Parts: sequence; C-alpha cells; structure tokens
Amino acid sequence: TGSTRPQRLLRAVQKNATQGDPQSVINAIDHFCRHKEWAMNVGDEKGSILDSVVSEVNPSTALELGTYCGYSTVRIARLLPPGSQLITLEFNPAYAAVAKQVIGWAGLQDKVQLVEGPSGDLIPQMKDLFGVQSFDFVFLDHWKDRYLPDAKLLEECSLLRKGSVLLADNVICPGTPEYLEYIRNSPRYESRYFKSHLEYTKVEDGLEKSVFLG
Ligand SMILES: Cc1cc(-c2n[nH]c(CCNC(=O)c3cc(-c4ccc(F)cc4)cc(O)c3O)n2)ccn1
Ligand SMILES: [Mg+2]
Repeated sequence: TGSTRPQRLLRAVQKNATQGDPQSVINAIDHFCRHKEWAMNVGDEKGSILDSVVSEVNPSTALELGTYCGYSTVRIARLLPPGSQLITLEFNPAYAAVAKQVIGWAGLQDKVQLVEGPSGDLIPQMKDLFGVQSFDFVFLDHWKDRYLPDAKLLEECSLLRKGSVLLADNVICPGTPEYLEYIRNSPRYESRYFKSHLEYTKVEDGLEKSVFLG
C-alpha cells in the first residue's frame, strides 16, 4: 500500500511551506501540481479570479462545496475578515483528512469548519449545525452533476439572500451544462462568465459568477 496523491501533495506542503503562512501553502501546492503531479485544485490562474471575487464580496459567511485537499479553502479563508466563517463540505474521508492538515499548516483552522458527508444531506442541516442564516458567498467545486440540484437546495432552504454570490468552478471542463443553462436563464440570477483554463493546463475552462437577486 503506497501513498495516495493527496498524501504526496500534503508531504510537499509540509516540506516546502512555512507553517502559518497561507501563501507559502498555496505556492507549494501549485509547484507540486505543475512540476510533479497534476491534481484537481482550482489552481493559480482560476485561483486569482476566485481571490478577486472573494475580496469583492468580503463574506461574513461562506460555503465551499468540495474541499478536496483544501487548496481553495486556504485561498478563500486567508482573505476572510476577522470573525467570519468558511464552511467546507467534503464527501471523501481521505480527502478530508488531508485537507484538515493542509488548512492547519496554513494556520487557518479557526476560520474553517470542515464537514464530511454528501452535500445533498448536509446543506439542509446548515442552519441547525452552524446557526447560519444565509451565505454571502458559495464556491461550487464538487461533483459537477450536483451543482444544479444543490443550487436549488440552497434556494429552497433559504440559505441565499439578495446579493448572495455563487461562484462555480469547471463550468467548461469537466463541464456543468444543466447548471449553466438554469443559472443563465433564471430571472433570479445575474450571471457572468470568467474565461480561464483548466488548472495547470492549456485546456479551456472557466468560472461562472452568479448573483442571487432574491
Ligand atoms: C460534499 C460533497 C463533496 C463532493 C466532492 N468533494 N470533492 C469533490 C471533487 C470534485 N471535483 C472534481 O471532480 C474536479 C475534476 C476535475 C477534472 C478531473 C479530470 C479531468 F480530466 C479534468 C478535470 C477538475 C476540477 O477542478 C474538479 O473540481 N467532490 C461531492 C459530493 N458532496
Ligand atoms: Mg474544480
């Protein structure tokens, strides 16, 4: 039984990043994925777009669907104002175990609540589990066929308010056609596409930013 890719990514963070320095954790993961092994982190190019949207929204409460190794969790949490919280949902226990250590290495554990389980089950529990009224910002980066049902679930659970921002990764590759069709044609959202590339590659991909109009 050898190591898994997430475990090798974590080892690269522990070897090359400085504890308590989120930017060094981001740089170590990007270097590992560009020069050693590709991994499905949002990456540096789309990550810069993520940073600009998070900074613009300046969320008090944020939700991430799909933690993986915690790369985008660190990108988001490092920009959050004091007293704000990021809740991140991960289905795969092995990913969650690595992400917890990556987030800890960055020193951001006090800003992040990592919850294991399927998004469809956890979203309806957000109010009870965390006393969340609504989310100012949601980053969708989990199973691509869950983007649409989970966006609808967030609406149904009244977890979105007028002005809430949804940012969706991978709307081109692997692609989320049903989600794009719905969100771009819904009168309840104002959407904009940010053209970019699949992490660490020249393949086209992009982020869709959608503002909930209430
Ligand atoms: C709470 C909850 C959480 C999850 C959940 N947690 N973690 C994930 C991972 C999801 N992410 C991806 O699959 C993904 C894939 C690619 C990709 C792969 C191979 C290619 F060739 C090209 C592109 C690129 C990406 O950027 C991706 O994000 N799902 C699922 C359910 N419920
Ligand atoms: Mg992604």
